Amino acid sequence: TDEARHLNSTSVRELLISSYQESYQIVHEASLHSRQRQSSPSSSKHVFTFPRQTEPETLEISRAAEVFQTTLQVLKNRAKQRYKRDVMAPELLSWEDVELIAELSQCPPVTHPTICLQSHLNKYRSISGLCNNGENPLWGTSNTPLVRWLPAEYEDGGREPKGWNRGRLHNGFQLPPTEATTTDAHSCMPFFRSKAACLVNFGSEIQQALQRQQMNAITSFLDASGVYGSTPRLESFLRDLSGLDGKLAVNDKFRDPRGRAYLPFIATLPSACRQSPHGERVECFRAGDSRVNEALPLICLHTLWLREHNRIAEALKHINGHWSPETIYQETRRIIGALHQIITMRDYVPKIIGQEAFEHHIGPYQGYDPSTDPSVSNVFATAAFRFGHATISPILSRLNESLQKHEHFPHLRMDSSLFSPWRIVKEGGVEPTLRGAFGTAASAISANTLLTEELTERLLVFNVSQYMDLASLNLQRGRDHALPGYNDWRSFCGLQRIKTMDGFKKVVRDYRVAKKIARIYKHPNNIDVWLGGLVEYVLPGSRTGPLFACLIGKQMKALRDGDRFWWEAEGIFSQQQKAELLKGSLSRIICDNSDIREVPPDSFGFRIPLVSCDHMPSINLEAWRDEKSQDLEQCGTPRRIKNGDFILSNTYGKLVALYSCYHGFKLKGAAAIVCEGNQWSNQPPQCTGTPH
Ligand code: HEM
Ligand SMILES: [Ca+2]
Repeated sequence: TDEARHLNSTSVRELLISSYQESYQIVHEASLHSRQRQSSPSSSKHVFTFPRQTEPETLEISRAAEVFQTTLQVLKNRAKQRYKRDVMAPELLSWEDVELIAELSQCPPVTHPTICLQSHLNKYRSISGLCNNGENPLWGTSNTPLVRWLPAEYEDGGREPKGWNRGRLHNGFQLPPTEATTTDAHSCMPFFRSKAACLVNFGSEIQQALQRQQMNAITSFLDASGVYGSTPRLESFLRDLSGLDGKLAVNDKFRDPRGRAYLPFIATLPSACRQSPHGERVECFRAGDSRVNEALPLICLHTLWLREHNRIAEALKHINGHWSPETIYQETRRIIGALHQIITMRDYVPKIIGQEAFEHHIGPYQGYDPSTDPSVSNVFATAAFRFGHATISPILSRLNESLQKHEHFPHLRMDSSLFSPWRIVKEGGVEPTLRGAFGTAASAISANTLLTEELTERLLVFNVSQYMDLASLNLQRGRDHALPGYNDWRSFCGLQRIKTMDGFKKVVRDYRVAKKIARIYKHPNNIDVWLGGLVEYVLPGSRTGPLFACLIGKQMKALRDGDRFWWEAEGIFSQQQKAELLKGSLSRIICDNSDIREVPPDSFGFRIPLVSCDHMPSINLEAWRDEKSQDLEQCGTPRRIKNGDFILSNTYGKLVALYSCYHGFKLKGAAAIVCEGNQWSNQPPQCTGTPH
């Protein structure tokens, strides 16, 4: 260690810069290769790419992070050559060096809290989540790392997945392979590592700051980012900026038989989605979340939310004729966000983790807590919330108005329903699938077959032209992300560690499963956390065992308490508006935006008699009638501007119009004008430039 410490700083800098140059070259070539691979046609018969479109922001940051990580690796290799022994990066580098590598790699600079003083970030949520927390502007924002609740356990301390070195023993045993061994050695499954994230936390230990982290491309908050997107760029694609009514853009080629809207298409060549065997082309749908086309029920939900936004926007425009399109859009977005939160927290989460665990881990709301980091944790995304994969039924049922098998559109094997937006457009709209979803139970997690074979034998993902196994992907993903083992997470949750494999049998639903796992893993500490959590006894009235209930509960509490714009937080809605919002439900949204006239009173309950939509409570938007109209009578509606818009806000008792430009345009002039003495203080600003 001494030579390394005594290295004078200039030679470290030289080493560092030349390592950076080499790593830049490596990453550049690797990305060229992967682009070539993606554009060359595959010979297989299942040729369609997984339409998880990655946003340019995400790509830029992950590329920077890749250069950062590779620089550390090159540096380590060179130091090893020089000193003839393993030198760990933290031994060589100071914080200044780390900052220099981050800067050279083009990781985004540190975000300073002063940017949050801009007032337009305070009336409504920003689209990326930026400045939700004024002290920690990046908490919960898109394109930042999944946070760690326990430190990562990479095989080399920094980047190698667990199990990477076959000879390496963990608690005395090799980790078992994540893929079922087959006799056919070519048939091994391809696996792509998750995109890396740039470090943001200069407050942590240097060792931790240098570790590979994984990126969350979407906002952590329950903010309806699935409807509006998580970046300004995507948001501007999704909005209908040509209309003057604050709506979202809809499909301009197809509508359902009653004239209801579909999501807009996203045209990619070759099409990333399946095509109907006959008839016109149907492209993939575009929504705020790139996974929209994956399964038919998911497309239906996205479609319902699109229609609900436009329905509410229309009603608000009617009630507040003086509102600008921007105000209509933002107020509607706020209502849709609140409905997401209510439906998730009131109707869904208690059924997933059980009422008791809900009270224990989440409890009643006690106001916004700025010290809570709302970011999604790595273990939540990579293990706990993937419990859902065990609730997927192999058959997608489609039902008619009497909730019987549909005459024209039969049930589908899951395999033939993935990435098939044409089945919505050409096969009866959203109704048959929605009825199938609430008229059929989610698969019970069965002890011996955790996941349906449709997911383990016939899954199509990314642009891989062979069937994949979702269970293997989940296990390998956990190792890719270096999640600690099952026992460490049990300790984290205050549950007893499993000492013996006999002890394991006590927490597992089925002793045969416990025996199998024991045989394969040989040591309880080694059990991958997704698997361990999935096989635990399910708590009464829930769909998860104690470990996942804890991890999901903690995450949900953080998402609620750490969200400045949480619907119940002070100053977000009036008492009257809150009372109205509580009348909202997924069933009501189905009533208002589809042909379905009978719904379960609770969409997440099963085997309950349906009720007529006439009996489902609905939100009265009169509670949003705006008193500011009086002020407006004095000054008149502020002037609209080209390529931008304004929102009205009441600041210190004055009516203010806050202008902003659409993505890609620059604001020229004062962003805010104030209504004073019967007139507006200034001329509105202009939006200049041309967007790329
Ligand atoms: C037809 C149904 C579904 C299919 C085909 C599916 C498929 C997938 C695939 C291919 C991945 C990426 C796996 C990887 O490479 O790591 C994934 C990730 C994930 N899935 Fe599913 N899934 C389905 C339903 C669900 C449900 C119902 C839930 C939860 C209730 C869920 C939760 C998750 C989560 C949390 C992730 C990780 C997301 C991330 O961090 O990027 N999935 N799923
Ligand atoms: Ca979100």
